[in-house]
Amino acid sequence: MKYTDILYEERDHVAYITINRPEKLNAFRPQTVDELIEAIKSSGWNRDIGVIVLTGVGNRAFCTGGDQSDHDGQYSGRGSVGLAIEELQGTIRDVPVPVVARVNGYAIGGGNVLATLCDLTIAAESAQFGQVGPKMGSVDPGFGTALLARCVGEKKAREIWYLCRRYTAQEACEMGLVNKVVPDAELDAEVEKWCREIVEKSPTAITLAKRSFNLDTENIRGISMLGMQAVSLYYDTEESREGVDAFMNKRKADFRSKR
Ligand SMILES: CC(C)(COP(=O)(O)OP(=O)(O)OC[C@H]1O[C@@H](n2cnc3c(N)ncnc32)[C@H](O)[C@@H]1OP(=O)(O)O)[C@@H](O)C(=O)NCCC(=O)NCCSC(=O)c1cc(O)c2ccccc2c1O
Repeated sequence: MKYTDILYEERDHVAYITINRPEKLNAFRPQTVDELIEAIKSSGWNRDIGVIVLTGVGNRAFCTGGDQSDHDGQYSGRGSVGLAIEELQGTIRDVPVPVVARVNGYAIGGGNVLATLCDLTIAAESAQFGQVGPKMGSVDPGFGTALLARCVGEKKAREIWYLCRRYTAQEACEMGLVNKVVPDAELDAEVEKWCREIVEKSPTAITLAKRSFNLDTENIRGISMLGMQAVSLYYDTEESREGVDAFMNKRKADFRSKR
């Protein structure tokens, strides 16, 4: 597959996958999601690769979730909401190698869900984390909610979703969403250091460890499949469309009048 929305590079047994949509703060559209799935699958099953690094181009954003300018209700691709997001989330979990989120700038909405799903997260000091769904007419009821609760605890996860606040990298680290925060200029060196340490270890032992962690939260995949189907119905409502329209027109949403 020739990539348009992502960049792909292999170095020292590490695959670097970079979302390359800076004009949209690295938000994803159906094409982006399909390319991410292909790149993660093909590198993850390549026996020469021991770690995948997922990141976003530039220093403004890791990923800001679904591209709000690319849908009117449903998106136009595969999957329950026209984005193969269930498949992308499953692919991050299913590949036999760890996926490391290198978070630069915003990890917002579906971008924060991707970072949550990654095995490890290393963030630049200036990175910001948060969910925005209920402010934008969306929600990721599956890994986005239940796996987040596993990472940060129930109360904090509910706060993150209900209030849609933004959290600094340091706050995200303290709540268990991030493994390590480093000064922005040291992000690449730190990510490379962690990858080198993983690549030196027994690949089979790492895969078995990853699979065992996954198994313990595998029921969330079922919640996600059901949840996405419900979101698909929600996306066709006036209430959901109000969130997208308000964001695109830079105004405050009035959800209550659209229920
Ligand atoms: C990310 C922000 C907090 C940044 O704010 P800031 O003020 O720094 O920058 P701007 O707002 O001016 O943004 C600059 C520029 O980028 C455009 N942009 C930013 N984010 C997006 C986006 N997600 N989609 C499209 N475009 C985006 C913005 O319009 C500006 O363009 P200009 O032309 O005006 O310069 C802030 O931007 C922000 O809050 N962004 C919105 C984030 C958002 O709504 N994300 C989607 C949430 S829903 C989601 O991700 C999601 C995805 C799924 O696939 C799901 C699947 C199934 C179920 C649920 C899903 C789900 O919830």
